[in-house]
Formats: sequence, structure tokens, C-alpha cells
Amino acid sequence: MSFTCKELVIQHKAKTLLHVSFSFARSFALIGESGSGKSLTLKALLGMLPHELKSTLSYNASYELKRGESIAFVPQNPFTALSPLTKIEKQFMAPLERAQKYLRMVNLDVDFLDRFPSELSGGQLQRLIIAMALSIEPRLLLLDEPTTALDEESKTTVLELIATLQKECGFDLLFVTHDIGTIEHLCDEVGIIKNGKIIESGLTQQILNDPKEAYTKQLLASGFRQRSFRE
Ligand SMILES: Nc1ncnc2c1ncn2[C@@H]1O[C@H](COP(=O)(O)OP(=O)(O)OP(=O)(O)O)[C@@H](O)[C@H]1O
Repeated sequence: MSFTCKELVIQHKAKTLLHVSFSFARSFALIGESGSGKSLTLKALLGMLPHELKSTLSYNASYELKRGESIAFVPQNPFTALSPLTKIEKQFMAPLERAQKYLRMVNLDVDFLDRFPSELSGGQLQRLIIAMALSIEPRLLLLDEPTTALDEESKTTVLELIATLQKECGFDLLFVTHDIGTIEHLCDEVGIIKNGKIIESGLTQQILNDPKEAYTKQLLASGFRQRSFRE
């Protein structure tokens, strides 16, 4: 599969907040600092932009973008993504058998279906949310910094899991993050976004090894600083 965003423009009154185009074969990371336009891009693809923003989107894919059908979303913070007073089983949009199948795929016990979200750890919750997103069997999975709220161990588990699931299930992957260090083994292609524009894009290995833009070099330097700090 492949996905091409031919043009996405988002405006607030007279101001253009975002103007991008990008294309990828299987997995794409959109990397940029806070305020660069990562969340707006995802919201536009999901059809969830706030009403005060105007947007135009043209794309090319073998599927039509329909939230909850061809396209699913994993948000940043698993702690606020679910209703706290509703049992997990009721929060799946898929039938029970499929919920069970995807829980097993993310290495969670099917007994979790009978629990409330507050009974799970952060890492378990994020795996649950990934199972929920995948249970609609999307063609495109959008991830918004899915490991930000997690500890280091859960972070690694979740990233490895996403990579394995993509191989098994075959969905296209669009991953947004400010941390270039997290995408090396997950996304084949990457775009660097700054002030609502993609300033550099290409194969991940090529960008990591030979960045052209000064801004990309800076991001790389800070990403690796953070990583060596963590190690
Ligand atoms: N509803 C809105 N009205 C006006 N401006 C907005 C609105 N939503 C976002 N913006 C602006 O659009 C720009 C991009 O925002 P966006 O949320 O996409 O950033 P981001 O890259 O996801 O940042 P972060 O990593 O902090 O989530 C920012 O300058 C933001 O202030």
C-alpha cells in the first residue's frame, strides 16, 4: 500500500498554519518541534479539525480516509483516552471476538475486557489503545507521540510492538513525534516539519546519515543527546 498527501492546507482566518505534501510507501514519520503542525496534520486526515480552522486536502491512496473504518488513531496520552467509568469491553468499537484477537496480539490478557481503564498501568493502557485502534482493521494507522506519557521500558515495548504489528497486519503507518531517535527502526521514510512546512524528507537512513538542512542537523543532535542521556 502507499499514501500520498498531494496537498494539505490549513488556515485560521487569514493565516496559513500549515501547507504540506508528502508521500510514503509503508511508514512515515513526521518530525518537528512543538507547534510545527504535527497534530494539525493528523487531525485534518482524521476529519477532526476544530470548526474555526479551514482546510483543503487532496490525497491519493487505495482507500478513502474514513475515521473508524479505514483510518484509526492512537493518541499521546493513554490516561485520558478512555472513559474511566466504562468497562473496557464496552469501549471497543469491534465485536468481542475481534477485541479478543487484538488484545492477544498486544500481549494483554483477554480478562482485561472485564476491567476498568484505571486498573491498568500506563504501558498496558497504551497497548490496549493500540489493540482498540487495530480492531477496526484500518488501512492507515496514525500515531501521535504514543510513548510520551510512558516510562522508558514501556516506551521500548510499545515501539517494538507497533513495528511487529505493522509487519503482521500490513497497515500504513503515519507517526508524529518531536523525537527523531524513536523512529529509526519503525519508519522507512521521514519528513521534517517546521512552521507548518516540510523542509526535508526522504528515506530515514538517508536523513539520519546525511541531513541536508541545518534544522534537521539540530534535531538529530538533540535527539541523540537525549538518547545518550537516557542510556
Ligand atoms: N484551533 C487553532 N486556532 C488557531 N491556531 C491553532 C489552532 N490549533 C493549532 N493552532 C496553531 O497551529 C500551529 C501548529 O499546531 P499543532 O498543534 O499542529 O502543533 P504540534 O506540532 O502538534 O505541537 P505539539 O508537539 O506541541 O503537539 C501552532 O502554531 C498552533 O498554535
